[in-house]
Amino acid sequence: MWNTPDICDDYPTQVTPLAPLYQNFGGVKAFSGEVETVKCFEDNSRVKELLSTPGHGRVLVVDGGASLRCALIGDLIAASAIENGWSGIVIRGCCRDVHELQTMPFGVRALASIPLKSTRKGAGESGVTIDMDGVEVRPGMWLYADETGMLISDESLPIETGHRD
Ligand SMILES: O=C([O-])CC(=O)C(=O)O
Repeated sequence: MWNTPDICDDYPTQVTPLAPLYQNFGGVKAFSGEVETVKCFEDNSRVKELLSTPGHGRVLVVDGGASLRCALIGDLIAASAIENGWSGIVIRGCCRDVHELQTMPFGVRALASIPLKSTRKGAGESGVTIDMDGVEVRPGMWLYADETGMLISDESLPIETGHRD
């Protein structure tokens, strides 16, 4: 069974850990996939839009500016992401509907949870290079998340992955 410490040991020059600032809110503890990105601030228009298009197993990495004032996803957007085949989401910001997210077959990492939802006025960009707490993340990179932490790699690594309970 794969795990992030073994990946670090086996591919030390290919992976970079994300800062250990994120909590697990989803129903799957380990997930991986090709990265898509969103940069936004207290407006989840791009997040909702992207997660309602085919995910093909990808992970959406969102630089929400570390805002702790509102949530960029809840159970409805997560349900749409699952329906569209996304593997998970990593949010430099907050989520909500934690009770529901915990039961869903979806990877969710966020800084924190908060009951208030964000606005949706069309702000934000997708498919851009983002800075996740000092680590540059670009669309097409690969993300591996498990109980220990998260890794970013330029390319898909030759390991057996997928959701892990
Ligand atoms: O709709 C939103 O902006 C966030 C939310 O609560 C959900 O996804 O269920």
